[in-house]
Amino acid sequence: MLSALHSLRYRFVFALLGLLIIALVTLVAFTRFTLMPEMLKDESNQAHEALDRAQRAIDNEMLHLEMLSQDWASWDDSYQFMRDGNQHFLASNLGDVSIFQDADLSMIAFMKPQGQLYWLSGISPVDSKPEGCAALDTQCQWARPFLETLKQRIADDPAKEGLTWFQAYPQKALVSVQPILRSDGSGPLRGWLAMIRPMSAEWLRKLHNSTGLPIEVQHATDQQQPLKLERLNDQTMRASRLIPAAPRGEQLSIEIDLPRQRLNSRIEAMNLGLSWTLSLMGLLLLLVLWMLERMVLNPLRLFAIFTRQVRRPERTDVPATLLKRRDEIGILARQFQQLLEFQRQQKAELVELSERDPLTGLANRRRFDEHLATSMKMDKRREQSTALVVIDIDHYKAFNDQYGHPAGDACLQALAKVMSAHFNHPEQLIARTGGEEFMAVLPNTSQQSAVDSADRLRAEIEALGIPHSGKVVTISAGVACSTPDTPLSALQLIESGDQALYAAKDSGRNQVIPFEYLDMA
Ligand SMILES: Nc1nc2c(ncn2[C@@H]2O[C@H](COP(=O)(O)OP(=O)(O)OP(=O)(O)O)[C@@H](O)[C@H]2O)c(=O)[nH]1
Repeated sequence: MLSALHSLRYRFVFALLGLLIIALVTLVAFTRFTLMPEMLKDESNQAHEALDRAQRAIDNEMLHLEMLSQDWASWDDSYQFMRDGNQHFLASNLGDVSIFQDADLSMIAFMKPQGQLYWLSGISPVDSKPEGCAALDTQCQWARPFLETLKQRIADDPAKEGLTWFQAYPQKALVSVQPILRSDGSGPLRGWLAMIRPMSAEWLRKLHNSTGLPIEVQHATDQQQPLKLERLNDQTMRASRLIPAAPRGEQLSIEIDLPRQRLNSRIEAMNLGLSWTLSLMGLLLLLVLWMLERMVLNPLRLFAIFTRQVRRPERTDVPATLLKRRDEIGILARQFQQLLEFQRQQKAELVELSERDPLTGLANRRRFDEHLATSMKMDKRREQSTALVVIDIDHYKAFNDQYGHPAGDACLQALAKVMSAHFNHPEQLIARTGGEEFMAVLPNTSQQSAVDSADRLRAEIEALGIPHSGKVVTISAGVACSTPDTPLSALQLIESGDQALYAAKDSGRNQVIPFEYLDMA
């Protein structure tokens, strides 16, 4: 388990997972601490813009009311009405309910310079019918609170230039009071004209139509902040702004419920982006792991299996799929293959060295023993004879003594060359087994054939004519044979060959004697 965790696959998985987690945390942190505050800020800007638009629409209403009331107050007919109470003025200008409906007014009041009522026309909140009164009798009692407020405001207007304001009590309304003068602005001040435009549902509906905003006007509470944004739920937010109103100290709150659609769609887009990013990163992780598995781990595994199997480098090659690759693994595989080949070559050279006689280039005793054993086994299997020829140079010590050791070496080399050429069948082997002793293994050969062959060799060497003490260098040879009828061990075969050689020496040298003959003798 522990070694599996150390494998490249798991290390890569952990590294990539680590990267994925870091990327995820970074993304979430970026979203949480950078994107989200930006989007909330944008949402609050959106709310402020809506409030500004609503405020501008209400200010326009104020301006319109002020201009309308100024028009009426500077109208000569109004001036005359205040001077002589012309009933015709009332009948033609204030007798119809449409004057109130068209201008969104609930009341038009004419007041004396000190604020006392002169005439009042309006729509009764009790039965929504137009009323007209010169005094606050029972019919126009509903207007009393308004008139008291108006009286107070007139007293508060020292410049006598007219005022327009928001009214919180007794009703939420826009109010404008203007001095009644001649149309050229000349006096004396005849009185005051007041117009009241209630902030009714109908008026708010008109505002909604013109601005596209669902504006509400409420009485403000004592603790309410001048500017407030409440996120009511995921779908709606409420923006509110306070405006000062009469009576003194009162405040009205302009409120707009706005959809949070923009933020929601941004959050949706952001979540979609996040999930896409995560999915892509996950896919990327799988792709990288797949590529790693295919491009690195599988070849490495193949390599590892191969290196475990390299018991006999002379016979095994690096898999061709690895050798063909052009990447680093291919380079490694080719270098490994080169190393194998170098090792094979070195081993071959070592084997050569360990099996060859360095002076003559013939096989040595070790190689001879191996070959003899293999040949005897093979001949036994195919029920054939294995012959052995044991060869020794005659009076070689004397040759050395007379011509010197280097000449002795040269003599050995010359004889070896002849022997090598003589025993040239692929199954035959001639080896230097001692100082000036040689042995030839002749598989699938009868004793007589071996004797004949050895004798031909003897003649070839004699024919070389290497001078030696007035004569030439000669050899003696003993021949032994292991046959299917009289099988011998390798040792017995060699001993038999040796005995035959001694016999050849004893019999005067430069001759070949078979062991069989010795037996018979
Ligand atoms: N030059 C040379 N001489 C060698 C080498 N190996 C063995 N000898 C010599 O071979 C000689 C062998 O002599 P002996 O075993 O006495 O035999 P011989 O003189 O050939 O006498 P016979 O075999 O009875 O004819 C010794 O003098 C060794 O020094 C070699 O590699 N080079």
